[in-house]
Amino acid sequence: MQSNNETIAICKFWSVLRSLLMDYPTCFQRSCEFLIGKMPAYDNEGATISMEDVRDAEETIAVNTIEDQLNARRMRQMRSQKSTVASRRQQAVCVRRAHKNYGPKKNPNVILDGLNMTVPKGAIYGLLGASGCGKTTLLSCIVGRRRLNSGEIWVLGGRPGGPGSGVPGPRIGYMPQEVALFGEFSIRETMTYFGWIAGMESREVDERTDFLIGLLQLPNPTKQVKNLSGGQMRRVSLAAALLHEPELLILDEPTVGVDPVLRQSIWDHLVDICKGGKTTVIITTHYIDETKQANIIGLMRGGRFLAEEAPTELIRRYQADSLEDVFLKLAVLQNKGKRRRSSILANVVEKVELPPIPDPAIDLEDAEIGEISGEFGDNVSMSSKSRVVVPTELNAPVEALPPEEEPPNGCLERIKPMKWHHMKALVWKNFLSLFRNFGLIAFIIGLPVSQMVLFCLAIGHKPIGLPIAVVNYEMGPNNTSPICDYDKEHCPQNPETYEWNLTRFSCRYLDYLSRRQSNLVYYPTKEQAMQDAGRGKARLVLVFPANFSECLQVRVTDPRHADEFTIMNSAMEAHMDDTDKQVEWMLVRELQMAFLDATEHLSDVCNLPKRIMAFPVNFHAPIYGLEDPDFTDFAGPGVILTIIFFLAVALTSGSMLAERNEGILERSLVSGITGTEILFSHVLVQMIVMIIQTVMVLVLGFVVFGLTINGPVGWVSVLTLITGLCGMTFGFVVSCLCDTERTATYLALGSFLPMMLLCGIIWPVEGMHEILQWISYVLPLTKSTESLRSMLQRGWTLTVPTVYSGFISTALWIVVYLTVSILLIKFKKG
Ligand SMILES: Nc1ncnc2c1ncn2[C@@H]1O[C@H](COP(=O)(O)OP(=O)(O)OP(=O)(O)O)[C@@H](O)[C@H]1O
Repeated sequence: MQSNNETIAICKFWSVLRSLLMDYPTCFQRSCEFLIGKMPAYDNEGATISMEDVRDAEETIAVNTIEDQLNARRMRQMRSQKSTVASRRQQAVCVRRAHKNYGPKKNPNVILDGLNMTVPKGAIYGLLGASGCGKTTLLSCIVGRRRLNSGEIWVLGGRPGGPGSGVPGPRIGYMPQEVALFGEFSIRETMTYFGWIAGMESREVDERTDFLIGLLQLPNPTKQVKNLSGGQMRRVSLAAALLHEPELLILDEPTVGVDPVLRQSIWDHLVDICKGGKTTVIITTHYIDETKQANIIGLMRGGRFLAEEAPTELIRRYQADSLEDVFLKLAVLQNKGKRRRSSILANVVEKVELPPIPDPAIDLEDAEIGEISGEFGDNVSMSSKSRVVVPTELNAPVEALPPEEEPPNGCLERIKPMKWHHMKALVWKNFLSLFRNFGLIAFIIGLPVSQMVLFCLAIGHKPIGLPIAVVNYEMGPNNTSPICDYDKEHCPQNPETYEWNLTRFSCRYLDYLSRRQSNLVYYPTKEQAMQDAGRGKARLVLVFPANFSECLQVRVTDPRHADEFTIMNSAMEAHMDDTDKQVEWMLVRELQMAFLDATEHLSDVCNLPKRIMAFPVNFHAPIYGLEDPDFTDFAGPGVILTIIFFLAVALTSGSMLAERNEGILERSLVSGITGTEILFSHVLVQMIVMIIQTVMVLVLGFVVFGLTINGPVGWVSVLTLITGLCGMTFGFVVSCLCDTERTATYLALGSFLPMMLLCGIIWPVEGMHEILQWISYVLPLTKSTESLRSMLQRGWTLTVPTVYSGFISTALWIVVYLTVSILLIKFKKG
């Protein structure tokens, strides 16, 4: 180990060198760092004293006598302490060179800037700093919920997330800044949930709950959390962290909204549990004075610690009455001489009396380490050096180190098995939060029912009552009369001469057309009919020429004498409003079918074969489907699957996001629950919900509304269920990808519409653009819709490729979505 004198000598040398290299400060700094790296006697990362301190001390010696004193004082305070990996692992928490940024790389928001922190076992560590200085960020890095950009963290002897640290796990008790509780739960249920996660027996949970209710003056334990006041909720949150008596308690502002008497008793309890040295507490608070009971206080500013000392030492050194006083004085002195200072800060500085310390410059030598500006609204960057004073009064027993971390060898070793007590707590929690929420239940049951009813009543049926404008010049001046008589009984053919005398065939035709479309409106002239159709009053204008029947007869019976005039007048004119393709198709079909009906009747009365005048195509019974298929049967399978799929997406992403945004997910993850366990617990509970939904949708569709079902009911139900499961896993992905309900809604909607359009639900895939057909085939609902349609209408079973490919495609999507969500839960941290 090198002595302090040697250190100074070396630094003097570098000081001279630096004066030569004034223009190359970076080069100098690097050289010094190199030197520091060569000095194993000191913690060059700032745990005990940094070499920068030494360098600065040396420089000040050369400048004036005050600075000589400063250096002397510094040297007195130097205590060499080797900072090795072993010593870091001995601490409850040890942070070294922590860097954490938010925002883009080009313009990062630096939150932790080379921060060092040492929390000895058995200590109460008060983490103080202005709002927004990064306390919560630091804590969430310690509990493993955020990653540092660089630097290292040791917690209970291991790295967060690694073996030996107990983080995440029951060795840690974490109270996040948000309340992070389930509003629907009672206080006792909340405790039961967190107790079970920590592996406690229900009896133990009850005993501890009773104790904590007394300690934290909580109301009746049967009271629901959502009905508590803000302060009461925070105390329940604190109780949940204290419940399982963890080794390391991390409390983010536990005393907010707590009255001074109760605050004192919370602190007394913390002091009490730390006495044996088994428990360590890290606590953040805005009430500076309450941290006087802490063993160490870390004052954070600009991403580093200004001081990391025992509160008594701070008060003594700055000859202050209270810690608040210390920090105010520190703030004032540290801001003196700063180039960038806000006018508000300047005002405050001028009004505050400087402490009556013999030589502020000496006592506040560490004023150079930074500037306190946050209280005054500045956000000035600073460079700081930290000093760690390990309190001597702590009586934590020196424990054997936890085993060295060994990285898992194979992939299988990385997979953590699900724990029974975790699953018990999660499934119970999911059930309770679902069934306690009446609105949610109404939504879960009401929505699929109403969607199915609406679909079956509204979609796919033949439009009836469409207005058809008829102009029948064959009727002469009486053509506006709906009474258009024709001889229904007799054949218009002479039985002896076989000569035809076809009259008023238009009336025969209109009779059969009106049986299909009843809303025939008669007009005297074509112009009037067209005018009304132009105003949207008719979808079709039908005009019969004055000699329609006569010309038709010539055309059919004596085509050799049929001239252009005859041909023209043997056909009715049809003018259609083609804005609606479905309606146009349907009306064309109705016109043709009415003609067939009329000619069949004519054949009938003339004792001719019925189909003598029909199209020369014999339509036999369909191979599959109905003789007169409707769109409901075509769209039904796709609609059923879409309802089940997207309800599952909404339900899952909604509940997961609510859990995450309320901080409950983070808290559960810190207590050791894995992403896989969370996902599977949701799957279990929501499977039950989905079974209910599937049964309701299928019963409504097939039993109540009589949709066609020719296939195996069992496989139909299984496919519907696994499609719901697929939706659920997609919901997991949505909730992992999105930070807010709003973005989740956008993502869900953004995926709903393309799926509806491309999955062959409303239009056959074969009718799409070639590229879209390829896209369509890989979407999760295309193959399953085809499969369900084939089972329902064709009655195919699982042996047919079209059917089983639907099952395979859905299963693959489930695996993809699950994997993506597990990876996102694991790796998507701040
Ligand atoms: N996810 C995030 N993305 C971007 N910036 C963030 C994020 N979380 C925190 N910040 C920013 O980081 C800074 C530190 O936030 P943090 O919550 O750690 O402060 P804090 O010291 O705990 O404040 P308070 O005492 O008010 O709780 C703040 O400026 C905040 O805006």
